[in-house]
Amino acid sequence: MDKDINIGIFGLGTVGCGVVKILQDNADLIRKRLGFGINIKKVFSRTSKCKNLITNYIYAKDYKELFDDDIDIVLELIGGIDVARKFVCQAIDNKKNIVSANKALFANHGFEIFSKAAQNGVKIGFEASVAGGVPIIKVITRDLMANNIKSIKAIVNGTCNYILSQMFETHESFETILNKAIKEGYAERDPSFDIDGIDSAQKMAILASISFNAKVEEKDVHVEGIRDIDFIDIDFAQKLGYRVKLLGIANSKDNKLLVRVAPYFIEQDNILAKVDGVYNAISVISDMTGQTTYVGKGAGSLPTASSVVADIIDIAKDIESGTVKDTLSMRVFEKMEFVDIDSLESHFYIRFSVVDSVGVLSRIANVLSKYNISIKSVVQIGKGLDVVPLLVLTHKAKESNVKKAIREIEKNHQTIIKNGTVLIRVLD
Ligand SMILES: NC(=O)C1=CN([C@@H]2O[C@H](COP(=O)(O)OP(=O)(O)OC[C@H]3O[C@@H](n4cnc5c(N)ncnc54)[C@H](OP(=O)(O)O)[C@@H]3O)[C@@H](O)[C@H]2O)C=CC1
Ligand SMILES: N[C@@H](CC=O)C(=O)O
Repeated sequence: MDKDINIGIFGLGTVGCGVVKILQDNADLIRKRLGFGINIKKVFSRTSKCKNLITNYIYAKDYKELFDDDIDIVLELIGGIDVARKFVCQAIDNKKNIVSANKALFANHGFEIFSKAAQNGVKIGFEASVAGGVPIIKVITRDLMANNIKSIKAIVNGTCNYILSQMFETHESFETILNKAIKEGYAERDPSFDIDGIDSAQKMAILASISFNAKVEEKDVHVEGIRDIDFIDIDFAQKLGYRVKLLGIANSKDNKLLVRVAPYFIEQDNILAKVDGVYNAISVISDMTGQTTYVGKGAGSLPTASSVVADIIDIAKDIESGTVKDTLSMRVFEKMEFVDIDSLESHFYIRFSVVDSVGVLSRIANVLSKYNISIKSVVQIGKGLDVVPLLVLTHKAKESNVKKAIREIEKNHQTIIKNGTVLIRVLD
């Protein structure tokens, strides 16, 4: 029988406690399958949601105790960047293998961490950093390795998908549903990371990097969130045969990359439109397989912890076989050019808030037409009120022209336009 593998855990919150539960509830199954066990040796966390769940552990006084000689793998499950980065770098210097669920860390300092890991001969597991319980990192870095990946279209934020699905199904308010997502443990510590698209952008930077062997960081991703989306938009989309989803898009064409996160109208029969609640879905289009789509719970304690434990097991197997080698760290990530998004074309949905008076539509249509934007359909809702939503779906138009037209309408037609204008693209 091989010797057991010892782990140290930094951070016992939603994910950390999920890891403890899996390692304890399924200890026999894991031992049977591996031929050895995974022991939680030490934990360190400011607060804990499960301190009394753990048996036979030592509660450390300082995270540095997790670098003790008898610990083989350390888990960074605190989130955030500064302390997590310091901890991970120190752990690598102490020759510890790392498992982390921290997309903010990898989307901003991943390349530093991978090269440090390569220098020190340790392995980094980060499966849980993208799409919770969906093993998409392994699919891209291992199972699709023989493919040239062309593009990725993905729902990678469970909180936003939960909010948009619930708004569609129950018509409860945005805030009520967000609070439920926080209670379920889906949301980030600062939920604006979810609803403003930042969490999705971090995940898309990671996916784009490993899919295109490219240096993509959070700052390279164009981001729009779902904060301004209203029932009106969701209802209008449904009437036209669409669902509204926060999508991450990454593609590579002529050696240029596009990586963006934004809400999209998606045709109802598209597989991504049918993925609801906390579920995530990642459609990968590659040259040999064509489209493959991976669906599963993208947030929450146990699904996320399942990915963390899978990484622990991968590294444990390497340790037992005496060949720990982080193949990802060995890869060369190239600096690539990014597409100018203003040059892109799509159909657009625009919600103007206008004063309900005669001639409003023709004034808006005139400005749109000046920028070569033609209207495919238009609806004005709530006639008779002071300010009403005017919903416009355009034919294909250039992104830069649509933005210029909206700016001109907002600036020069203040007597008819009120509040902010909402812009959503239609997925091709
Ligand atoms: N929740 C989810 O569904 C998913 C989360 N993730 C990622 O997993 C990571 C952990 O998330 P989650 O478990 O939800 O977060 P939680 O906030 O629930 O847990 C973090 C734990 O770490 C502790 N902690 C944070 N900073 C320190 C510190 N400096 N010193 C000591 N203890 C500290 C916290 O204590 P205190 O409360 O006192 O700050 C808390 O107990 C994040 O990177 C997140 O993005 C990834 C996929 C899904
Ligand atoms: N807040 C994130 C958690 C998982 O990464 C989400 O909602 O997807």
